[in-house]
Amino acid sequence: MIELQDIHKHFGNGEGPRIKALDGISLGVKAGEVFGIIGHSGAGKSTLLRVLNLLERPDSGSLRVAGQDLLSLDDAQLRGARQRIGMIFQHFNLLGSRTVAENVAWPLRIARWPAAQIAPRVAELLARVGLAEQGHKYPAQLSGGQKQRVGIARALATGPELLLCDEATSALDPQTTRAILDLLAQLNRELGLAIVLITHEMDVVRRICDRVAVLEAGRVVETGPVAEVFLHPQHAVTRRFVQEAENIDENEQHEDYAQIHIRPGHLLRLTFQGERTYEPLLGEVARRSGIDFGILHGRIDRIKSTPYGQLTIAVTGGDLAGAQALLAERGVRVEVLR
Ligand SMILES: Nc1ncnc2c1ncn2[C@@H]1O[C@H](COP(=O)(O)OP(=O)(O)OP(=O)(O)O)[C@@H](O)[C@H]1O
Repeated sequence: MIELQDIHKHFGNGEGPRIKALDGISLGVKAGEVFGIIGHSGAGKSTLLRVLNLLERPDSGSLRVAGQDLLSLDDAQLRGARQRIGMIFQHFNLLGSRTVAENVAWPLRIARWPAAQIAPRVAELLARVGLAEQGHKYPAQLSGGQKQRVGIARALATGPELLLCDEATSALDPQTTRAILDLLAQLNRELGLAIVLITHEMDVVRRICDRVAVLEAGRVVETGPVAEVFLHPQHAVTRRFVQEAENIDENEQHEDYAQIHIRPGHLLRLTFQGERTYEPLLGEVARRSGIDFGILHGRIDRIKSTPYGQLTIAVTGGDLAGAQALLAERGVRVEVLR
């Protein structure tokens, strides 16, 4: 769906400082997948997203979207290509002087749809985003979540294959954020719509993305399937995002663990994934290997629809190597923390 090769983009015209916003980005997004780009403020997320529909033209690199080399298109061809790429925004960008229905109809008018087809298409789109009864209202009469639903209906109007989401839930409260993410996940499933979203929250990535790229200073520092990146982050930036999402203070945790008297190699983190998360494995392993354990930290949650669990345990007595082997045999990932 998307292939980016070595994309560079800088800002500044020689007078002020030269800012390297994108410093050699390569990544691929498959058809029908939800791809997250996470990074701190200034990492280059918005610039990268805007490159994907050429709202921002890169200095160099190659860019293929839906089989087309976007950089080689003329203006008319680019307008056509953009109809296959929808976009939604943090602050919705609705026209305040137009009704909800007129906002959704807007891209259809620009694409010169026959007038008779516009009203039924708008009705279908509003029903799809749960706003069937709201077409006559003005944006100011809607909640933030409803405004984003209008933004989504408008973005889908011309039947795009790709939806770009620019911090689409950052202005919303947690409950509304969840509802909008659920709607995006549903559109991804039902329409096979590929979604690229940028965010500074790992929780957004965890809820709906299949794969993620972590951006720092214009570079991709880590990328992979969300479960892999989330459960086993390699880069310091990624680890910080995960700790924020999990509400973990690493320093505090180190201090707590430092007070526990435990033999080297006996502080373990276990990661369970899938249905195995709910199995009473630990009790069985303890019985068979004769170990005792104390639980220092634990959580069970989901990555997209897959359950996972992570437990930090301190082990005493018994056959530690045997216990580790039994856990590994059952597909539990074991890391020795200390
Ligand atoms: N039009 C512009 N002119 C000059 N500098 C820009 C422009 N747009 C972005 N930048 C700079 O490029 C870098 C990357 O910005 P970008 O907005 O892509 O980051 P971001 O990760 O989206 O950050 P945020 O989450 O704060 O929006 C920053 O240093 C920013 O100041």
